[in-house]
Amino acid sequence: MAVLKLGTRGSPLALTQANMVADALFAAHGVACEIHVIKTTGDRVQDRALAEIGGKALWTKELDRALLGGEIDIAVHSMKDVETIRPETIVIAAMLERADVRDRLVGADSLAAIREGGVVGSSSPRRRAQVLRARPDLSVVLFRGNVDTRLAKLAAGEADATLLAAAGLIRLGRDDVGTPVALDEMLPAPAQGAVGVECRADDAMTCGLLGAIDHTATSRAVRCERALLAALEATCHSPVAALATIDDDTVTLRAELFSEDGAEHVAADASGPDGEALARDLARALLDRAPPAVRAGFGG
Ligand SMILES: NCc1[nH]cc(CCC(=O)O)c1CC(=O)O
Repeated sequence: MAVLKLGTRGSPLALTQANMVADALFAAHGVACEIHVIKTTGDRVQDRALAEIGGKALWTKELDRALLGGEIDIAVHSMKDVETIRPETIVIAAMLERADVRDRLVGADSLAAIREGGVVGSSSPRRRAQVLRARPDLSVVLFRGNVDTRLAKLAAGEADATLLAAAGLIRLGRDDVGTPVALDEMLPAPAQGAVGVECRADDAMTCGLLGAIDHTATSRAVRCERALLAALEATCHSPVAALATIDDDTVTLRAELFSEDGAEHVAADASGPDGEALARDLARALLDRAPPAVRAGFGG
C-alpha cells in the first residue's frame, strides 16, 4: 500500500481530526495518508438549522459517494454528525480516543449567570431544550457554521452566550474558550467528542489497518449511544442527550429525552455488560415513561 486516500470535510476542525487519524495510521503502520477535502452540502448551507434541510446525511452523503466510488479509501467524521443508520457497504472501522465530552458555555460563566431574558445561540435541538429547561426565560436563536463563525457571531452581539463541544475547542487549540458545563447540568449529545473512521465493507486490508488504531472503550461507548438513537428512532430533530462510560466489562448508559421547549423531560440510566442490549432496554423504558410532548420527538 503506497498511500491511503483520506477523505474529510474542509473545516479547520475536520482537517485537524483528519490529521490526527493520518498520524495514528502512520505511527501504527508507517502508512502515509493523502488528504482529500470534500465539500458537503452541510458546509454550503449555513443559514438554516441542520434538521430543516435534511439532517446529518448532509455531512456524509458526498463522503460516502467518494468512498464507494473509490476516490478515497477512508472517511473521517465527527461521530456526532454520522447518521444512525449507515449503508451496509460502509463500516465504521475505528474510533480515536474520545476527548472531553462536555459542552462549553461561551459568553457567560454559567447558564444561571446569563441576564434575565437573554439570548443563547445554538441550532441543536438538544442544547436548545437543555437551555430552556434550566432557564425558561431565555430565548434560543439559530447559530450555525464552524467554531470560528459561531464565535464571531457571539462577538458581534448576536447572542449573549453560545454552547460548543469542548472536544472541538480543545482539538483546535482553543482550550481557553468558554467554561465547561457539568455533566449533571448538561448531558452531551450521543457520540460527542469521538472521531470515527470509515472504509468500504469489502476492503479487508483497510479495515485491518484501521482496526489497529481503534480505541476500544471509545468504540464501545459510542456504539452503545448510537444503539440508543436507533432504538429511539431519533432523528436530527430529536432532543436527546446520552453518555455511555466503560468500567472494565461494564457499560453505564445515562440518557435524557426532552420536549422541544425543554419544559418536559425523562431521564434514566442503566448498567450491564452488553452496551447495545442495554441501549435497547433503556430506550424502551424512556419511551414508556415519556409524556406526549417528549414522545413526539421520537419514533420516526
Ligand atoms: N455539529 C457540529 C459538530 N460536530 C462535532 C463537533 C465538535 C466535536 C465533537 O463533538 O466531536 C461540532 C461542533 C460543536 O458541537 O461544537
